[in-house]
Amino acid sequence: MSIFTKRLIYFVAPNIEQFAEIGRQLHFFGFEYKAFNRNSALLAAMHSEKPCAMVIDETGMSDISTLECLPLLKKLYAGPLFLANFGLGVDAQLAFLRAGITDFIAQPLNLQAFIDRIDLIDEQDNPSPFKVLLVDDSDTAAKWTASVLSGAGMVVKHIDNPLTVMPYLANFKPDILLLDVYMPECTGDEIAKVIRQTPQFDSIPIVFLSTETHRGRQLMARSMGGDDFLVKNMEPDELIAAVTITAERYRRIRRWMTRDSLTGLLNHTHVIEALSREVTRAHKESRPLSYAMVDIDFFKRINDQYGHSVGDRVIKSLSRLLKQSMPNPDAVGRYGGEEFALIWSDHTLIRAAQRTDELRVLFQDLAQSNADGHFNASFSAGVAQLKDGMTAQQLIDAADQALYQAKAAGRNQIGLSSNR
Ligand SMILES: Nc1nc2c(ncn2[C@@H]2O[C@H](COP(=O)(O)OP(=O)(O)OP(=O)(O)O)[C@@H](O)[C@H]2O)c(=O)[nH]1
Repeated sequence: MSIFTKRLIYFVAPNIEQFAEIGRQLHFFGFEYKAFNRNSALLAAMHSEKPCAMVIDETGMSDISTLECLPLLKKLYAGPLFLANFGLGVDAQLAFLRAGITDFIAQPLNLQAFIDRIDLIDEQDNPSPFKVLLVDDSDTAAKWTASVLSGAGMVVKHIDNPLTVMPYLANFKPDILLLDVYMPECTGDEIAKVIRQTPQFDSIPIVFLSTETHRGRQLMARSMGGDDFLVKNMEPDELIAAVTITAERYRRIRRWMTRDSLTGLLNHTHVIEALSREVTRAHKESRPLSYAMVDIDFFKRINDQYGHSVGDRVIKSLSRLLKQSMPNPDAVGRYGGEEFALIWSDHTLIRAAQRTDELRVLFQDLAQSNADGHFNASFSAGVAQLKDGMTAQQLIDAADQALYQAKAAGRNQIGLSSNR
């Protein structure tokens, strides 16, 4: 069974062979591909299975032009519709936009550019709902706040005891924390101060909810680590707007702080943090945990031969492949320049090595494009399994050692840690 989650893309052209290679390549990135050269077949397929994106050649299909087929097609399909073209004037672009084309893409299609566009549309169209952690000892007030925010599509978790907040912050990973100010166990500003002692939670905004309207008291609460102060029983629309604005802003900040800008993967610091959390969990729950260090082979040579921007694209193609394949996107990070970290939770050494090797085979088969055509790249990896008493750093060192052996043994292979 494939390890990828499939997403479907339709290609439409008089000669579907023109998209055969890109379809094959898309498969590596978790996309399923279907091609059509006749309108009837396309419309029939549209009735049974809608794609996440469509690419239509500017000339249409063998039996109909693009402008002729669009009116009916648009009744069946509302997703992104790319027009693959060799260059169009403004008039022609306007005509296609008015007929329902949503995006233009240059022919011949550049795989990386195309996937970047789909990823972007995907992110904009499907932002994950905001997660709100609500701490309030009043059940009635909490129910009202939760129902307003859930009604706006947010995921709300309510706890009534502020002293239990820490594990919820760690496990529920809220986008925003709403804290009541007056609670029997401690006040909201006291617990905010405690939360702000843990750097891991720095990027979670804390908003106080209170009937308190005294300005001095509000400012004091903010000085204790809160980010905003909302008066309880405000209008539902105002509450939704205030929570959305703050959660959105912090989501952007968090992304910037934790993600690598080239690949969107967890950066060095945060992948180590994620591994440390998994190490603690694995020890506590006696579960297996493995870690793989992946390094692109002869990467300096790729840069030297084809240029730095082609090198960057190779890095992006590998990062996307890894992101698609890991059960959890936060289980993969960019450890350094051309080095990646894979956290194989609940995997023994052998299983993690097998799965890393599946990725190695896919990556070596991936056509990397340069100005003159295509070439192939490969990676080596070292895999290690967590042993009793081992720290995250010791696990990283063991994987690094195994990677070194894989490189020394000829590259494009997986090394297993001897630390068994
Ligand atoms: N294009 C590009 N190159 C990078 C980036 N980060 C690091 N590099 C380059 O990656 C290269 C890594 O080279 P080396 O560490 O010598 O290893 P290698 O050539 O991959 O050889 P082996 O690992 O031994 O197979 C260096 O030339 C770095 O300049 C990046 O973000 N983009």
